[in-house]
Amino acid sequence: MKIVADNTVPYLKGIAEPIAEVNYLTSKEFTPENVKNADALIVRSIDKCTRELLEGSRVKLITSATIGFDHIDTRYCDEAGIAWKNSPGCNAVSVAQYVFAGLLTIALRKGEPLQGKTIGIVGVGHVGKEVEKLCSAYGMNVLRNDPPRAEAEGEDGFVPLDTIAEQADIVTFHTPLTKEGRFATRHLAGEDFFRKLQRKPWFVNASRGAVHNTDALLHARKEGKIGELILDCWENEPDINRKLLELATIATPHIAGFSADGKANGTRMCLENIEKFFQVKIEKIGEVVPPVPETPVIDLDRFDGNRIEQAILTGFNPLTVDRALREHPDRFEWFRANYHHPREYGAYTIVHATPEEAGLLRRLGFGIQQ
Ligand SMILES: NC(=O)c1ccc[n+]([C@@H]2O[C@H](COP(=O)([O-])OP(=O)(O)OC[C@H]3O[C@@H](n4cnc5c(N)ncnc54)[C@H](O)[C@@H]3O)[C@@H](O)[C@H]2O)c1
Ligand SMILES: O=C(O)[C@H](O)[C@H](O)COP(=O)(O)O
Repeated sequence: MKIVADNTVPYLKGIAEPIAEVNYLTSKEFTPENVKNADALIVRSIDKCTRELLEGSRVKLITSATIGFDHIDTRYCDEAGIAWKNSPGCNAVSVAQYVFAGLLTIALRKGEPLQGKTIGIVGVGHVGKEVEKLCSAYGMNVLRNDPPRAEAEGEDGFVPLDTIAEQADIVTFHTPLTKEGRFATRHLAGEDFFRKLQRKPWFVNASRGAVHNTDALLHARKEGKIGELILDCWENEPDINRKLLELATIATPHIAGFSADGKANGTRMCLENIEKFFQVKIEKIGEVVPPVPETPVIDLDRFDGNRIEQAILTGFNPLTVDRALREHPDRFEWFRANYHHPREYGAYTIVHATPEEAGLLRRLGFGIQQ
């Protein structure tokens, strides 16, 4: 079997080699010539799987180490009989921890506790549910908007987007990017949405850039319709809007899902898809694990104040990435390819926590030493 894999998919090299010839390519090297003899492709969101790339090839399976699959022309693949798979939920916890870290960073800077604030979550799937878990555990109120789910499961527990626009102190988007259909999300955060905002909410987009309309977002920010702005996803990546970068409170180069745990999950899911599709056994899958953190123990006694928040920001602090992107916005993709993947909360053990601190940190996902 021949596999063509993006050479920046972590923890992959050497794992599938016992059962396949694996050719590792940069995103630019994903050309019709280079993929035509492959049975399977292992891709990331930057590898556009279009008709132009695939037509005339013998590719039978495309498996993406990502949650999103808007980089795959699924309609063409379905027509051409090419199976395609994404990696549902692989980095959902990572994105939720990114959002939470961003909110905490701003809250600490402003001296405005998050407890008691209302967050509106637009899109309550794998990621949105994890955001809800963290925010509820921390004492925030949650409003959930998800019309496709509301239609399938009943309205209970869901609110219209207008209610979020009116009542939320923070709005965070976690929908897929869809351009067609009744629930299309392209430019969902557009002029109409921003006009309806009542409480100067903080605005977060860590879903896909085109879920917001850049001009409308710029306008809303300049007009003071939104209080703070956290952006991980941008229209037209990697060539991002420099004015928006300037106006963002926290700006990162699409790395919300880049925990080591999320990356390992994505790689493992791709290999499992290959096993299932081609009916083969990849013995080394168990070796796809994230590395142990450099300092897996977090001692709360080393912090002077805000002990819980400092513990949370130990593994990942968005300001480091934010600073780097502002200095070199032209290196958006370079930062992504050379990123130091942080571990998620579950990889850390907290020591010297009071019973109350231990309870909260455990609910957020940390290990606790009694
Ligand atoms: N920034 C990152 O690094 C990163 C990482 C992972 C995922 N993502 C993106 O985050 C998004 C969410 O991922 P997920 O795993 O939660 O997806 P998911 O499919 O599990 O959930 C998406 C939810 O959005 C809902 N939805 C669809 N259309 C909607 C609409 N018009 N209004 C409100 N809700 C709507 C769906 O019903 C679903 O429940 C995707 O766009 C994904 O590509 C980004
Ligand atoms: O959809 C996803 O899973 C995320 O957006 C993911 O983090 C994209 O990462 P990439 O494919 O660029 O590695």
